[in-house]
Amino acid sequence: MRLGADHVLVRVPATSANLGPGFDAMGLALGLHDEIEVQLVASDDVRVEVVGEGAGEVPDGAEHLVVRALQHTLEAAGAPLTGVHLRCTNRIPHGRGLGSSAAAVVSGIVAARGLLADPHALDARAMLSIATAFEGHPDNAAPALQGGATLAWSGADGPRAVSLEVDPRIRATVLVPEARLATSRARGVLPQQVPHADAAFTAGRAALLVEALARRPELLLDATEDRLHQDYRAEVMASTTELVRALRAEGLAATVSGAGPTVLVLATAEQEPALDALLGELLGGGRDGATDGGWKVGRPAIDATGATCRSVGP
Ligand SMILES: Nc1ncnc2c1ncn2[C@@H]1O[C@H](COP(=O)(O)OP(=O)(O)O)[C@@H](O)[C@H]1O
Ligand SMILES: N[C@@H](CCOP(=O)(O)O)C(=O)O
Repeated sequence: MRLGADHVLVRVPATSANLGPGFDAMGLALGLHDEIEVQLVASDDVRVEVVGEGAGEVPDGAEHLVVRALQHTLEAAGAPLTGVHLRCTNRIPHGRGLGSSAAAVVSGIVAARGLLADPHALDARAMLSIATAFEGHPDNAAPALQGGATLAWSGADGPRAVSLEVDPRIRATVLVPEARLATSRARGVLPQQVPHADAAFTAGRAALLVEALARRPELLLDATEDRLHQDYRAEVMASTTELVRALRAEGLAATVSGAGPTVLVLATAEQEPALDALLGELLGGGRDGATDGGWKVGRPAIDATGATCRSVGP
């Protein structure tokens, strides 16, 4: 496959995976975005400039996650490999359970697609498949690619995803702590097996969540209950677990966002004054959305679009 462009801009949303019972399956795209600018160069030079989250921490060459995903995708599409100059403007915090690694992988894949002479050669399923191979699970990659709420699974033909309806009354609030937790660590504390009763309980709640998201927000508290991962993870995220339990005890649908330690609350506008008052008590007030315990409270819109790519120049 020939290359058709040499300079693209890509924007990818943060994502909150699991939503309680949808472990490794459900996810929601949020209005907080990373942006990358990719310029192919004639030499084999690979250069990465990072502004914002991860600056000074992530690799600045071929090992950078975006570059790896980009080059892997070009190779998979049979396109020639060249050097690349990458500029990242990162807003998604790393290691907080808001899908930063999935956003990086998806931005590389979407950029590669935008550089191909025929981008349609790489369809949505092919992109999800590559992203899932990098991530190990499709629940962040699906909403990062297509926006909104998604349900993803791996079938005989590879990873697939469908969009879920979200009632416009439902809004997301994220409570982001200062401390990071690698997803690999939070996966490492999960058991190999769970009791059948817990699996049955969680399967029922995940099914209920589809209905609660679509048109019955009053069911969100019950529908976001989970017995597959959150309790097991309490040992590596004590404050998160405490916060989730305190919010749920007051009737608010709080869950661990992804593998944590961010907390996601799904609430209607009517519930927000009570939520905000409770957060004031639980976290203490602070300037610029920061609270006494270092938690930042955000209320991003639900991103309905997913990853976008546009070509720059002639
Ligand atoms: N934009 C990015 N560019 C390069 N690497 C990234 C980027 N975002 C995340 N990563 C890598 O992924 C790690 C975080 O991934 P992970 O532990 O899965 O947490 P998260 O919940 O944020 O996805 C970072 O420490 C970094 O190594
Ligand atoms: N299903 C995964 C989701 C990980 O999401 P992240 O945003 O923390 O990378 C899990 O729970 O491990």
